[in-house]
Amino acid sequence: MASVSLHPSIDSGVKPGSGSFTGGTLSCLCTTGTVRLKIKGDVAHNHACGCTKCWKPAGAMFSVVAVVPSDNVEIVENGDKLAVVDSSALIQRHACKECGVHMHGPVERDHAFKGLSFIHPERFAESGSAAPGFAAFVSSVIESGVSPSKMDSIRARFKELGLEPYDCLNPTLMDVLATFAAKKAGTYRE
Ligand SMILES: N[C@@H](CCC(=O)N[C@@H](CS)C(=O)NCC(=O)O)C(=O)O
Ligand SMILES: [Zn+2]
Ligand SMILES: [Zn+2]
Repeated sequence: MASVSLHPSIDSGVKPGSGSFTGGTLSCLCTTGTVRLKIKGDVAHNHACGCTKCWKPAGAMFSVVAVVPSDNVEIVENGDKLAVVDSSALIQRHACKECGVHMHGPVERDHAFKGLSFIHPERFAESGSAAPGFAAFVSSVIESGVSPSKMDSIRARFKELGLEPYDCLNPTLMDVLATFAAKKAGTYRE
């Protein structure tokens, strides 16, 4: 059986990060008036995301998305081409109006992820940023038109690639969210 295609950057195996990535330049797909962002430092929590909101390259079933501190993001070229996709969303995804690539998605609300910005490492000109480590919102691909009958093979392929599939976020991030909620509710204990 031909294996399912998930995302071009992982379909032939997950390439480990160098461990010493110091940052780089993200660019959109436009050949003229390219939007460029400088990112300081490496990415964190890199993962595949199956949700309908994250940007995916043409033909991909999943997005590959990671976070960086919003303070480490600098728009260096053609920032005027960026527009927020959905201003009511937690993640303020700034997309290139021409090619559609989401260039950065800061979280500015009172939330566990406040101060972080979601970016797509595949748009780095440089190699070596931290590799994806899990798959999130896997069941959500059904909302994009993937047949539920394909879910077993999709989850099996992620496992084969060493990326544990989850239908929400991974335990680390779910614990971060629950810790934030517990602190708000006053139920948090060390
Ligand atoms: N099933 C929904 C899930 C959407 C969702 O919750 N996405 C996650 C992962 S990116 C999230 O944190 N979204 C916050 C946001 O979009 O602002 C879909 O596919 O649209
Ligand atoms: Zn563009
Ligand atoms: Zn997503």
